[in-house]
Amino acid sequence: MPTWWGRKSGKNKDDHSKSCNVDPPLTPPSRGGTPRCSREFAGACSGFSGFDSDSVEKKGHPLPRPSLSPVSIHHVSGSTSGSTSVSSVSSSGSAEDQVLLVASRGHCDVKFNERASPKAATTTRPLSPLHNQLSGGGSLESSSSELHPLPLPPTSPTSPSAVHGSRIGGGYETSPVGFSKWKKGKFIGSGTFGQVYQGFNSEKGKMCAIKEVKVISDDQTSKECLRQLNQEINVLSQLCHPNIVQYYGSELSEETLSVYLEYVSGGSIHKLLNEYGPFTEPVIQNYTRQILAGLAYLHGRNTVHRDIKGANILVDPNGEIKLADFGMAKHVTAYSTMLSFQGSPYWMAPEVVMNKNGYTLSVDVWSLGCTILEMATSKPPWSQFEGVAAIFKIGNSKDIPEIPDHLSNDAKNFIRLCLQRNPTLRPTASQLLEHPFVRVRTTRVAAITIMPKDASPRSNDGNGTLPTRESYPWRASHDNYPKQQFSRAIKSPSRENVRAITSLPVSPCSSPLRQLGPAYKSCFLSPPHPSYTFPVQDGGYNPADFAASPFRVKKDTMMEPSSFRAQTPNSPLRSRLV
Ligand SMILES: Nc1ncnc2c1ncn2[C@@H]1O[C@H](COP(=O)(O)OP(=O)(O)OP(=O)(O)O)[C@@H](O)[C@H]1O
Repeated sequence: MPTWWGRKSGKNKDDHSKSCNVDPPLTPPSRGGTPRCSREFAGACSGFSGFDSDSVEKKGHPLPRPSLSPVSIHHVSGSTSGSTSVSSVSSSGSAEDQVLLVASRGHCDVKFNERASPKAATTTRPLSPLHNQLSGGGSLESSSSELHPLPLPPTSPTSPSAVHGSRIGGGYETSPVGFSKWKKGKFIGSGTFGQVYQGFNSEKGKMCAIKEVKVISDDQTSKECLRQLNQEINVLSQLCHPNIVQYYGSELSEETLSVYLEYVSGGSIHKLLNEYGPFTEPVIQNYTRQILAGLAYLHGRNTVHRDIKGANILVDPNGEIKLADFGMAKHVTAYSTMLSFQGSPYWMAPEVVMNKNGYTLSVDVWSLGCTILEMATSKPPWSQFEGVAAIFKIGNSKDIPEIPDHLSNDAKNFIRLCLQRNPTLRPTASQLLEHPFVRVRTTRVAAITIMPKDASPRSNDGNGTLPTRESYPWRASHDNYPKQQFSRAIKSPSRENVRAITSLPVSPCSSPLRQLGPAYKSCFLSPPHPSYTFPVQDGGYNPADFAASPFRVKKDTMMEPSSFRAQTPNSPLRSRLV
């Protein structure tokens, strides 16, 4: 058994530097409780904890409830991200039974029904969607009446967690001091369920991202927009991790529901891929490690993201990854699985597409595999297939997406582990953190960029080619360094490591090179790079060991492919079905 396989990666769970003040992990309801049917699966529920109304935190932030019709709600909308999101839900059985396309994308307008209408609200209220007035009797999500006022901006210039200081019991203090301090700035982009703007606090000089949904229309799309944003609030308000976008608070005004989030200025992985093309393997490793850290934390709280893809993963200027867009996220209990058909098709796990036996946290691991392929190729997996064909391929074939040849064996192995069709065979996020592809051992000095004249670095390019002097153009200037400085390089001489160093955004002054010679001493020291690590791989991973994994004892529970009936809208894949 490979060493990483059975080991629990405690170090990543809750292993984060932010000072977080969030509620304890969510606990599943007691077994004795009546299993609730999802609103969407009222007819097909068995031991299945409902989608939103109860499985997500009870202390949630209910929205004003528009009247709900008992029919299926399917929302189709496009996305600026060039990706597709699909969710289909049904109130009367399998999502395969009904597909009703009722909406168009983007602009989400929701009008309260009579009962919930905030008539008295003539001015913007510093209140959350939890406000009694709006949730009473018509709450979409729960009957909680916890206030959730507009947050104060962070007080520290560097840590959004400072805003937690204003939290009280998982909510926020009701003092109006911080209200309306955030000023809405320029438009950042549109998602399926709302618009995102920059926010600025002129008193503190801090920025945030403001996600907005209009609350003035009365169609199912708008209700779904509100539901998704509320879902995002419910989940995000419970989380605090450096690799998850930080929630600051939310506010309901007469016209809009606004969610205040940590601002991540680099944009999404999807955007970076569009602008700069595919990432090199060291960057993929670095990003994957951070995505895994976020997922391990999330899954440790029994919460599944359900829409992991490049467009939903943000990158800050230092290369730090932030999982975002928790509109589809859901708390899963130990006794339930999900049946709704949600996610973005190309990144969607087969069991989600099949939508029959339910699925759990491992759908995110599949989507991570797809996201790695996306990072390596700039395209989503299965992109050679159009819409329905792609979904059919995911659900009905035995294939996995094509894995590019240029990736290292570790990378290929990692991707194959994620993309196992049988979800029970997929490693967990925590387990994957121990995989050689992403495992990090921080070495002192990590002189891995310096090759001694006579060192013969192992090639990691798959064809045994040894790097030449030309591979390391900077080497000549280091030829005179003392031998002992190079000795460590022999231990970790992979070519990838070299690329890792050279491709990461590290200033010459914070580079390990500066410790090695006077040539670098003329620089002022820059602060250490927050996400700068020195990946050193064992290279000793034996895929054969994996065959002994305890995860293999479980029988594949996937249904016969023939039982799959493709049910997709006549819409391009840049859409989301609800
Ligand atoms: N916290 C944030 N900081 C900076 N930009 C953000 C933040 N959250 C979202 N964005 C950007 O705002 C735009 C809209 O994001 P949103 O999450 O609403 O939709 P999306 O992920 O692009 O699409 P979809 O909702 O279909 O998945 C995207 O360009 C996204 O990168």
